[in-house]
Amino acid sequence: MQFLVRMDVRLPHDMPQDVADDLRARERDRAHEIQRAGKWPELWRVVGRYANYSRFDVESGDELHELLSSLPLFPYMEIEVTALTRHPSKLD
Ligand SMILES: O=C(O)CC1=CCC(=O)O1
Repeated sequence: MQFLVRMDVRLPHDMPQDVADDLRARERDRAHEIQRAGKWPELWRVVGRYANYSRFDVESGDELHELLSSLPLFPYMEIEVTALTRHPSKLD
Protein backbone atom coordinates (compact mmCIF):
# COMPACT_ATOMS: atom_id res chain seq x y z
CA MET A 1 0.00 0.00 0.00
CA GLN A 2 1.08 3.52 -0.80
CA PHE A 3 0.64 6.34 1.69
CA LEU A 4 1.27 10.04 1.32
CA VAL A 5 2.41 11.39 4.68
CA ARG A 6 2.98 14.96 5.77
CA MET A 7 5.04 15.49 8.90
CA ASP A 8 5.25 18.88 10.59
CA VAL A 9 7.93 19.01 13.26
CA ARG A 10 7.23 21.14 16.33
CA LEU A 11 10.11 21.06 18.79
CA PRO A 12 9.46 22.93 22.05
CA HIS A 13 11.16 26.34 21.98
CA ASP A 14 12.79 25.64 25.33
CA MET A 15 14.30 22.30 24.25
CA PRO A 16 18.09 22.47 24.84
CA GLN A 17 20.09 22.60 21.59
CA ASP A 18 22.05 19.41 22.36
CA VAL A 19 18.82 17.46 22.96
CA ALA A 20 17.36 18.75 19.66
CA ASP A 21 20.58 17.94 17.79
CA ASP A 22 20.61 14.40 19.20
CA LEU A 23 16.96 13.86 18.23
CA ARG A 24 17.65 15.07 14.68
CA ALA A 25 20.70 12.80 14.31
CA ARG A 26 18.72 9.78 15.56
CA GLU A 27 15.82 10.72 13.28
CA ARG A 28 18.14 10.78 10.26
CA ASP A 29 19.65 7.38 11.15
CA ARG A 30 16.22 5.78 11.59
CA ALA A 31 14.95 7.40 8.37
CA HIS A 32 17.94 5.93 6.53
CA GLU A 33 17.18 2.45 7.94
CA ILE A 34 13.58 2.63 6.75
CA GLN A 35 14.65 3.94 3.33
CA ARG A 36 17.22 1.15 2.95
CA ALA A 37 14.43 -1.34 3.68
CA GLY A 38 12.61 0.12 0.63
CA LYS A 39 9.64 1.34 2.67
CA TRP A 40 10.19 5.13 2.40
CA PRO A 41 10.87 5.75 -1.31
CA GLU A 42 10.22 9.51 -1.28
CA LEU A 43 11.07 12.23 1.23
CA TRP A 44 10.68 15.89 0.25
CA ARG A 45 11.20 19.05 2.28
CA VAL A 46 8.30 21.53 2.22
CA VAL A 47 9.91 24.79 1.14
CA GLY A 48 10.06 27.28 3.97
CA ARG A 49 8.71 24.94 6.66
CA TYR A 50 10.13 22.40 9.12
CA ALA A 51 7.96 19.79 7.42
CA ASN A 52 8.14 17.08 4.81
CA TYR A 53 5.97 15.18 2.38
CA SER A 54 6.83 11.52 2.15
CA ARG A 55 5.59 8.47 0.32
CA PHE A 56 5.67 5.16 2.16
CA ASP A 57 5.35 1.75 0.49
CA VAL A 58 4.17 -0.65 3.19
CA GLU A 59 1.94 -3.70 3.71
CA SER A 60 -0.70 -2.02 5.85
CA GLY A 61 -1.75 0.96 7.92
CA ASP A 62 -0.53 -0.95 10.97
CA GLU A 63 2.96 -1.23 9.47
CA LEU A 64 2.95 2.46 8.60
CA HIS A 65 1.96 3.33 12.17
CA GLU A 66 4.77 1.13 13.52
CA LEU A 67 7.32 2.86 11.29
CA LEU A 68 6.10 6.38 12.05
CA SER A 69 5.99 5.74 15.79
CA SER A 70 9.55 4.37 15.67
CA LEU A 71 10.84 7.80 14.57
CA PRO A 72 12.61 9.67 17.39
CA LEU A 73 10.79 12.88 16.41
CA PHE A 74 7.37 11.13 16.50
CA PRO A 75 6.34 12.77 19.81
CA TYR A 76 7.11 16.18 18.28
CA MET A 77 5.39 15.79 14.92
CA GLU A 78 1.91 16.49 13.65
CA ILE A 79 1.32 13.79 11.05
CA GLU A 80 -1.31 13.61 8.34
CA VAL A 81 -1.72 10.36 6.39
CA THR A 82 -3.49 9.88 3.06
CA ALA A 83 -3.94 6.42 1.55
CA LEU A 84 -3.20 6.37 -2.20
CA THR A 85 -4.34 4.12 -5.00
CA ARG A 86 -3.42 3.99 -8.66
CA HIS A 87 -5.06 6.61 -10.90
CA PRO A 88 -6.79 5.01 -13.94
CA SER A 89 -5.43 7.73 -16.30
CA LYS A 90 -1.78 7.24 -15.34
CA LEU A 91 0.33 5.97 -18.24
CA ASP A 92 2.82 3.21 -17.42
O1 LIG B 1 13.10 17.07 9.04
C1 LIG B 1 12.00 16.49 8.94
O2 LIG B 1 11.16 16.79 8.10
C2 LIG B 1 11.70 15.31 9.84
C3 LIG B 1 12.40 14.14 9.34
C4 LIG B 1 11.88 13.02 8.81
C5 LIG B 1 12.95 12.14 8.43
C6 LIG B 1 14.12 12.91 8.82
O3 LIG B 1 15.30 12.56 8.72
O4 LIG B 1 13.75 14.11 9.34
